[in-house]
Amino acid sequence: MSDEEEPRTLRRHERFKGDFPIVVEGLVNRFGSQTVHENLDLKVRNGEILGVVGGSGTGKSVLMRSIIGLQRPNEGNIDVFGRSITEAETDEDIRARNRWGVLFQGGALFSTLTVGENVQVPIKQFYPEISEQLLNEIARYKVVLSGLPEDAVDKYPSELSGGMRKRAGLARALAIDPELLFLDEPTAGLDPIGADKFDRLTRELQQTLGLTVFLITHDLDTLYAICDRVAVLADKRVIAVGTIPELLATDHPWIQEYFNGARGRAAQGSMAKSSEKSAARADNMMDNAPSSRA
Ligand SMILES: Nc1ncnc2c1ncn2[C@@H]1O[C@H](COP(=O)(O)OP(=O)(O)OP(=O)(O)O)[C@@H](O)[C@H]1O
Repeated sequence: MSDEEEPRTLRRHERFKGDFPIVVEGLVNRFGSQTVHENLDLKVRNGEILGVVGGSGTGKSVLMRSIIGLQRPNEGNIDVFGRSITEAETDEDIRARNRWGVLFQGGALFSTLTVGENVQVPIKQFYPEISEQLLNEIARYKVVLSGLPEDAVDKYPSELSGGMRKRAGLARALAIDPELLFLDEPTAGLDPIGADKFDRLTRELQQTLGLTVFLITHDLDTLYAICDRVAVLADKRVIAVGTIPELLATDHPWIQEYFNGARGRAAQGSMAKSSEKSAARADNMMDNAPSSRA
């Protein structure tokens, strides 16, 4: 089929050039008598890390599952890379045409496969013709890219720590060079140092690989450290999207409680301290830098 016949279809290796790789409009999700989403709208900007927050059970994971086609909504439309997911034909079609990576809560690795084999699963699905040798090389590269030692390739998930399993899940999410990365509570269960390292890795990968990241989290430090904007889910919809200062300027009680409660203030404080330290380090470097006029 030629491009003229179907202009909105991205070719398999073409990068998305629009402003919003994800557009959700009028989303409704119900389970029996429970309405989780009612007229939910959200636009994710190209190249941003969007933090998604909300109380437990507000439907963050259901929203992510709807965007990646694992949950058929009752109403509304979701465009990914400019094409409707909700009107898509089959799950197979959705998977075949979209380059995204997903890190589910808990990693969701296949326990009977090694880390390398786990990473190979989406590569084989997306590129069925790929040679065994290239498959092994790509898997090894993704494992190292995710900050794991190379020998982790041959280990089983049960042989890894919780933090390493997250990285293995990330390696699998990066397997097919996605443009969109979905992370569902990536730092949950990690110690503060591990969480901090994972945040930095996420930021580094997003910047170097040009990713758009949809990041569900309860971790205030993550929001302050790496998110460009934050979307807040409450009352069955997205009640606000913006930078943290923009959100703080709203008077919604949940937002005020969340960011200005004891934990929110502690996260703000530690962020301010680390910015001061970075500024001091930068000043120091400038003081010690050889003068270009010498
Ligand atoms: N397959 C399903 N069948 C029935 N109810 C479901 C299903 N999936 C989710 N729900 C319900 O939808 C609501 C939203 O769930 P979801 O997992 O999206 O919440 P969440 O915001 O991600 O919560 P948490 O922060 O605790 O992970 C919950 O009440 C949940 O019980």
